[in-house]
Amino acid sequence: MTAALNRSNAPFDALVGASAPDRTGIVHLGLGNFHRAHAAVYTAQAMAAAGGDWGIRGFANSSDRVVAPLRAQDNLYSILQLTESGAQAGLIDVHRNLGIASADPDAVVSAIADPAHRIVTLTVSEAGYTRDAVTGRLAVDSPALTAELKSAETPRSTIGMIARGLTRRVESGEPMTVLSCDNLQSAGEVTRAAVTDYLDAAGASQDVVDFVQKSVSFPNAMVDRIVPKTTASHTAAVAGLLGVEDQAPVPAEDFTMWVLEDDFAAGRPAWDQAGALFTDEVEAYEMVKLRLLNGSHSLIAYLGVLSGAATIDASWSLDSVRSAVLGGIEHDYLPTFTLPTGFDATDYVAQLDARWRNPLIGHATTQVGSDGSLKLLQRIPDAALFHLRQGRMPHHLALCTAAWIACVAPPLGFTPGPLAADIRDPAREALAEAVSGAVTTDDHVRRILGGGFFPAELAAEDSFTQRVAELLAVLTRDGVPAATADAAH
Ligand SMILES: NC(=O)c1ccc[n+]([C@@H]2O[C@H](COP(=O)([O-])OP(=O)(O)OC[C@H]3O[C@@H](n4cnc5c(N)ncnc54)[C@H](O)[C@@H]3O)[C@@H](O)[C@H]2O)c1
Ligand SMILES: O=P(O)(O)OC[C@@H](O)[C@@H](O)[C@H](O)[C@H](O)CO
Repeated sequence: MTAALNRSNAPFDALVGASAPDRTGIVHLGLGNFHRAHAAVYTAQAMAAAGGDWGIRGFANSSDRVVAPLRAQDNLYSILQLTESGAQAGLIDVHRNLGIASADPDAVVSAIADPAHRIVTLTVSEAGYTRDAVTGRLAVDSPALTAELKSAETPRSTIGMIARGLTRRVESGEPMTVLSCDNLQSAGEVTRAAVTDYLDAAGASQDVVDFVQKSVSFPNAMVDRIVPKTTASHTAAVAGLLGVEDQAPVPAEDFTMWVLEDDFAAGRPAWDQAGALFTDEVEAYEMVKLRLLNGSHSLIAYLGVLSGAATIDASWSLDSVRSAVLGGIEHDYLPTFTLPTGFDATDYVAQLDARWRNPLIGHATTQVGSDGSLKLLQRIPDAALFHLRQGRMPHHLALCTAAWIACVAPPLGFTPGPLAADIRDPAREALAEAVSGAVTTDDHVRRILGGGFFPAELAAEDSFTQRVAELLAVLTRDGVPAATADAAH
């Protein structure tokens, strides 16, 4: 039987980068798979290149799914890189003193206040920013926030914990950086606005507001690496490659990219020496990534679910899906923004093709399709409005919206198939309530687009609502190939 991974039997010859010292310099919130395959790897490599006290004090949000095995494994885990030519495994050793935020929120607040920590990184998903879908600002009136804002209790929300941690940090006055590593447009600005809204709603003192404004930086960043959920086959592959049983390995593609603004109030690891790109053109890179990759990913996911394709590579292999996605990239996404200097979009799309084709990744369409009510806000409205305001219809953005509706809020009489039931979406109940009693597809779509699930500016574009309704009717009556053919015209 293979021995359980721990520090005494760990295969340190497979170490990626360097082990962290016990002193931690980074607090990380959201200890899911992505952070462990992305920022953690860059940090290990940066420490190998240039040293530094950049151990990571990590907090999972609410589950012990990652924390329990990592504690048992002396904070070690492996990364399983999946390429078409085979798999390689490496060992990561940068996390220290892990915790679970919901079980001990005060520990998070104290860690952020601790002057030894200079950066807070976040991968808490779009849901973790507790934003209002219509305004994009902090949803201060939402049930998740009202209770904690009214009381002086330790907060439960991510933004609340950051705001309270920074409030306590005023005592030392030490500067800090809050770095969002989530798939959000202008992620740094979004995080700053959410923290500022929270402080405002909590009645923070002017000293605190001034401290956050002057001494805390919120750089924008674009993050990219396809990191699916861990399965038993990943655990078995690691056992075969490293000779130890890792209960929390992270599978990932070999492609990785991180583009950041170099605005770190209290220093940073030498992430540049680990391959991260520091530039003033982050916004353009975010556009490329969030629209061409993530926007297309949503379309591949929903059309895949409706076609019975369980994984991204299976969906991408369908001609109808492929043509819709490539049409969307060419007609609906590429014209909406300026590419970064010297960026070759054709090469990028060819790379996307290879990444989505990779059969070893097994990225579930239901995972990519989850939380669409939050993710689509990053991927559809701005690009759609760009076209609509110039009198053009973004047919593939309408198709993506229709496919999402067909999966998570299907019209009466349509059953989207077994995979759709596994798509998690926090708005499912509210969507069902909104469409209850709708008699026509047009009415159904109108109740969603005009029901506060999308920004008011998009809801005001009647032609878009009509086009979504038409495509939803074709999708539910004639299927995916007919709808993608319709969207192509
Ligand atoms: N997996 C990828 O391929 C990938 C690639 C680029 C960026 N990202 C970004 O990283 C995020 C996390 O991806 P992952 O693969 O680690 O997913 P995951 O499911 O493994 O982890 C999600 C993390 O978000 C936390 N979370 C979810 N809802 C929250 C809430 N309301 N408040 C606070 N925390 C909450 C979870 O507890 C968990 O730690 C994504 O949502 C995305 O923004 C992921
Ligand atoms: O991570 P999400 O949930 O925002 O979106 C799902 C995927 O599109 C996403 O995880 C991509 O795999 C990733 O953004 C690639 O870098």
